[in-house]
Amino acid sequence: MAFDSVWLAVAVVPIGFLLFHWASAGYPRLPSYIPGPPSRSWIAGHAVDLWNKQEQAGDLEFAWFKQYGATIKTKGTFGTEILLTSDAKAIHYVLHTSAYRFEKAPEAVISITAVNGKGVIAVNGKTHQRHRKVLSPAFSEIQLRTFMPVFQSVANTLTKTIRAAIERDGGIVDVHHWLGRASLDIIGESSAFNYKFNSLEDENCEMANIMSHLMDGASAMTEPLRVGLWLMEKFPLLQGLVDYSPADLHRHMVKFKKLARELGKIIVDKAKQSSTDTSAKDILSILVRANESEDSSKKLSEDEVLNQTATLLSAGQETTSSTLTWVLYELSKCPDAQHALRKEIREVRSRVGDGPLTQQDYDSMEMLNAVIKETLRFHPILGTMLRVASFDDIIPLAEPIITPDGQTISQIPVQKGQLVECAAHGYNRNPAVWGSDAHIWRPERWLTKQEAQVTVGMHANVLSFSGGVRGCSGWRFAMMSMQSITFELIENFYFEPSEAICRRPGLLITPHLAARVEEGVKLPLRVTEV
Ligand code: HEM
Repeated sequence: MAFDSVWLAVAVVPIGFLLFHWASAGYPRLPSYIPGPPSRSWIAGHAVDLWNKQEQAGDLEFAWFKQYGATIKTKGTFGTEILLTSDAKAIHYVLHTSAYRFEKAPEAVISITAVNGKGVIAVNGKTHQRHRKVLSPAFSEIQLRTFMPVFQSVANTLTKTIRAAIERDGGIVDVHHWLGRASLDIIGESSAFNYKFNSLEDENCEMANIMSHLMDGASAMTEPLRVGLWLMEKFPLLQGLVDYSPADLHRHMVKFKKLARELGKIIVDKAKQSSTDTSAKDILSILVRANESEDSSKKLSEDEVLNQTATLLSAGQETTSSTLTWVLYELSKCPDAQHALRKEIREVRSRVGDGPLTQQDYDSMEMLNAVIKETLRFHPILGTMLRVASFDDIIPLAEPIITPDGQTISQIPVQKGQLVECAAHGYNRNPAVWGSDAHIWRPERWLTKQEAQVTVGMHANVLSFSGGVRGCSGWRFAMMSMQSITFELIENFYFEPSEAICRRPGLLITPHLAARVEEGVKLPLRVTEV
């Protein structure tokens, strides 16, 4: 046995060493004057610390930005260097000005593909342009307004469901559970599928049950996992192995992808047989037409169509439900804001009566929109956007780096292949952008006009919907559904905290019980009728 181990070491160690040197030979290096925290692991860099060693997602980055400045150097796998920035000008340059010159990094693409296959969110360059061009009409304001009755009817069903849950569960309600189902029903019925999941009423809805566990285990980062991801980047053929991984996270992802594609196939085939309206701009009609198109710039293969259905479900469901969950959480901790919002809701009700509100009614509500924007700022669901430079480039800075010998550095040269990470948390709480109270959830800040010097995000200039050509296509959709659900819930219920909650880092940043994170994503609140 010992003899075998020696031979194994003799064979594997040098091969591994050669392999590593071959693969890492072209790693670009950042200028040495860029400051950054030391890393405890050469193998995994800062990844394990960022995922596993913070109680609240973002805390470690906030401390680094405070100590070293808005743009810093962190470590990736096997000593790679990452430019991590919360600087408005740098983020604007990477996401907006340079756009396709900074592609989505392979590591991000691998994780996204594992959940959705290669839909719009997982592809780069010209393929991304084609996918985005096909889908864009479905997200126009005019098109989305036609879904308002769906948002309102789901919000109504949610109210009934929560009323029943209060009775059943003695007033403590896991609001994330129900908001997850409401978000799924909204996406299914309005945009992606023209399909009724009815998950608020059907406890056994298979898709809702799979999606409620999709992010379980998405917070675990280990050195072997980092090395696995690194190997998949270098040897793309290995990426198929994710589908056979025994890890809980991957099993949930594979199950979700399979179900979303099966469902996609059924409804797309049905739509193909019945569709006659060639100008319809709902997503399903758009996908069917793209599949049948003869024009290669507008064509999506059948595989691409099915990947979009999985993409839209996963991109829209947990993001919306977790953001809404944080809205209720923050309001539960801040009774004054909750009262102010309810007062505004009552004023609107007395003006418009019992009938449905229009989009203008929602848009005119200062406190409602302030609460949602402030929650988006405070709780981005995706903590960072990882990009890789396709060319040598120069990134400008709003907050210069001062070197130890006193030089002021206002732009950073980067080489082709350089990893650049735009920090949503960091930017959304950057005191240079938001003021000295950036770390306080204070919706009133939105009641006075926010003067952004540099445009960064898709909406309200926060980075939570990302920005530029890869920014969230569904931001308007998300805003409209969050407006109608928040309105309905605050009109009917009073929310108070019930247990300590933490913002768990991971693939997505989601609420967990501070004392029992192993129970997965959840947020129990004490809920009473008003
Ligand atoms: C509060 C809710 C939401 C948040 C916080 C959010 C956030 C984001 C972020 C950060 C990205 C960029 C991801 C990246 O760079 O890897 C993104 C992309 C995307 N989102 Fe959203 N999203 C939300 C809701 C939605 C909804 C409801 C839909 C559709 C129904 C949607 C569809 C998309 C799509 C298609 C992309 C890919 C865009 C592209 O790569 O061109 N999102 N979202």
